[in-house]
Amino acid sequence: MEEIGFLGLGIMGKAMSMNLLSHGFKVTVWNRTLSRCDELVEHGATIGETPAAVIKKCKYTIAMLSDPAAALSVVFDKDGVLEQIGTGKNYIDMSTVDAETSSKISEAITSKGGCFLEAPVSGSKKPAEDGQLVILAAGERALYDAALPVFDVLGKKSFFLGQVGNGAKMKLVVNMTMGSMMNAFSEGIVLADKSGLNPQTLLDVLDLGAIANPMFKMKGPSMIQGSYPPAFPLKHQQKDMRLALALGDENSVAMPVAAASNEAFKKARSMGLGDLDFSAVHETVASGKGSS
Ligand SMILES: NC(=O)C1=CN([C@@H]2O[C@H](COP(=O)(O)OP(=O)(O)OC[C@H]3O[C@@H](n4cnc5c(N)ncnc54)[C@H](OP(=O)(O)O)[C@@H]3O)[C@@H](O)[C@H]2O)C=CC1
Ligand SMILES: O=CCCC(=O)O
Repeated sequence: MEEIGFLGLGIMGKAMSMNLLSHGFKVTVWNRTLSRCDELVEHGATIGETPAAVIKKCKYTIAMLSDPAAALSVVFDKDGVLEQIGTGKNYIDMSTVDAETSSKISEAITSKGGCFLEAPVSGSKKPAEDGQLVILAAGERALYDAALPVFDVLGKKSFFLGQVGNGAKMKLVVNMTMGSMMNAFSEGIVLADKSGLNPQTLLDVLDLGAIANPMFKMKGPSMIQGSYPPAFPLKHQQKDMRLALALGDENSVAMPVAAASNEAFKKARSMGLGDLDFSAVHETVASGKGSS
């Protein structure tokens, strides 16, 4: 595949573009805060001064941006993607957004002759560094097929889910489930502690039973220490809960567990924890400052 453009060098975008560079791809990067490009340049990337400049240079451009507002801004605003998109240009948005946002972007790009694929991912900072993401793609099938060599570097498995919106929806369902699990886990750790049990022993017990999972195993020890180095920022998890609840509204699906979890993430944001890892929702229980 030719040179890849990459828009958005946050926790995920940096790890993913670094991974592409180390696998021999030529990469042109852009980030709103341009200084965040420096480390990538040290590893061989080229800078594009604007999203439009990246699209102009590259046949394939990937975006990994924080939320719907960011994803829309990078496409529609001045110096944005739309200014240079057209026939022969391909845009792959891997940000976690809702189906409506993704569809708006898709329509704008395809109406100018470009190709669009949404491809949000499951997996966090470490899987992004290790090329172990799970890719949830939907949109233009031919672009999916062309992008597989890139997806094979970034991920351990790619799914093609059909029409635009299906990737976004699948991602929101996954993260809604994950966010609810994180809240139940936090309550379990605090309940064990306050009941006079050793929380570390709880982790050992959980790890041997039917609900053993990599998230509990990886996050549990640092949660017990009250340490939440950001891999998946809590503000993004709350955004995903909010978007998943809206999807539930659209489909008349009652989600009381997700709704309560969203309140806990909102509480955590109000406590100033939004930039920490989403496991910091534990503090809303541990500190006794729950959502009531
Ligand atoms: N971290 C994780 O574990 C995972 C995250 N995701 C999803 O991936 C996406 C990125 O996440 P992550 O890397 O963690 O997030 P970060 O907060 O680390 O990075 C966000 C990126 O979006 C950019 N950005 C934010 N607002 C704007 C804007 N208005 N215009 C242009 N650029 C903007 C930021 O630029 P700047 O540097 O200038 O602020 C930065 O490059 C999110 O949608 C998230 O939900 C998906 C799977 C896992
Ligand atoms: O969107 C973030 C997902 C984080 C993860 O899958 O561990």
